Parts: sequence; C-alpha cells; structure tokens
Amino acid sequence: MTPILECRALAKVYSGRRALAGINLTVNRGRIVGLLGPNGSGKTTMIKLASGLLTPTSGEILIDGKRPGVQTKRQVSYLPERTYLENWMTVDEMLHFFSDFYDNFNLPKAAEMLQRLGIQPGDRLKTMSKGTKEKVQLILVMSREADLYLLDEPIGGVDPAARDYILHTIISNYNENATVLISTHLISDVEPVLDDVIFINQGYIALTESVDDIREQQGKSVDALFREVFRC
Ligand SMILES: Nc1ncnc2c1ncn2[C@@H]1O[C@H](COP(=O)(O)OP(=O)(O)OP(=O)(O)O)[C@@H](O)[C@H]1O
Repeated sequence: MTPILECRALAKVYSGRRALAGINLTVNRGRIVGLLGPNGSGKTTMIKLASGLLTPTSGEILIDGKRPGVQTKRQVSYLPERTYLENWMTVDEMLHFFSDFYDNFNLPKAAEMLQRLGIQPGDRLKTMSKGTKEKVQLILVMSREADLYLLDEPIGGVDPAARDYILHTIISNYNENATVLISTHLISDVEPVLDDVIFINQGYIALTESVDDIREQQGKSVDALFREVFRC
C-alpha cells in the first residue's frame, strides 16, 4: 500500500538558510506519530510542505503518492501553529464555516465534542482563553474525515488536566486507518498515545522508531531518550 506520507531527498532552504537537508522518510497509515525536535529543527517546515503551504527547494514530498495540491487537500487536515480563524467568529459560525468549506467535515461529531467540553455555540473566539481556543481548533480539525492529520503544536496552551482528555478523546478518537502527525515539545504528555516517533535535528532525521521498540530495546521512555539525544 502507498504510504500516506513520503519524503524523498526533501530539502527546503529559506533565503540561504537550510531548514530541511534532503530527508528521506516514510510514514505509514493508521499510526499516531510524534514529530519531535529542538527549536528550529524543521518541524513546522515539514508540516507546511506536507500541507502544500510551502514547496520544496529540491526533492519531493508525497501524500498518498501525490504531490500536495488540490487532490491532497481533501485528504489532509492541518492545524497550524497559529490560528487562521477570525476572532469575531462564534463557535456556531466556525462549525458552519468548516462544514461549508470541507465536504468531509463531521458537524454532529464536532458539535458533540465541543458540548462535552462545555463550549457553547454562541461563544466567540476572542473571548476564549488560549487553551480553550486550542481545544476548539483541534476539535474542528479532527472532525474532518481525513487520511492525514497534521497537528503543529496542538496543546501548548491547554492545562495538564485537559491535555489527557484531549489526547485520549480527540486525537485518539479518529478513523483507525488515518495517520496523525503531531509536532510538540510536550513529549511526556503525548507519549502515551504515540505509536511512532521521528526525531529531527537541524534539518536531518536523527531517528525513526516505534515507541514500543524504544521502550523494549532501549529500556527508556521517549521523553528520556529525547533529553539524552538532544542534551545541550
Ligand atoms: N520564513 C522563514 N524565513 C527564513 N527562515 C525560516 C523561515 N521559517 C523558518 N525558518 C528557519 O528554518 C529553520 C526551521 O524552522 P522551523 O520553524 O521549521 O522549526 P521548528 O522545528 O518548527 O521550530 P520550533 O520548535 O521552534 O517551532 C529555523 O532555522 C528557522 O529559523
């Protein structure tokens, strides 16, 4: 089966600064994958390339065997690092915006998850706390029936008690053939839901491994391994 995401000698250079240095990578279907690396290692760049917001300087990135474009936009659901939703919008308006924009948006599922978190249809984005805004956006993005979810720092502002709920209920509550790629610095929080990890450093892939193999073969948590590999 064609992998959901593949990078072949993928490089990205921003006006002389190399962000990705010709990486080769395969991400399979049905996995929750942590994209982990220090600041400036190339995580956001890779996610933007996969979502089609950026184009490679050389090499290629393929979604289900295709270059990012009109066809793959339907298959990919992307949560950017910074919001693109308008502050004046209410929850109800955002739900209808997504529903109009994406034919694979599951409105009843999104409405139910929002209700369970006590977020009301009339609440406006601008009156919400940072963590609540993140919850709303994550629910919207995860409520599309996509093949690949790209989540760039999805829970940085969410309090620790809500993080577990979000990880287990929202992120794990998706179509089991879909893949979720999560970029985060909150490694110990996300570790329980991850199947695989990709360590990235200065534009190079430092490691790709399943979480089970790291635990069994190295006898460590992903968080401990990350601290060891990237110690300053
Ligand atoms: N628009 C840009 N113009 C120039 N350089 C950029 C641009 N965006 C990113 N970079 C550089 O590319 C490199 C990779 O950045 P990127 O944002 O992909 O890293 P990251 O791993 O997501 O970092 P963080 O964990 O801090 O969010 C960094 O050196 C960064 O300074």
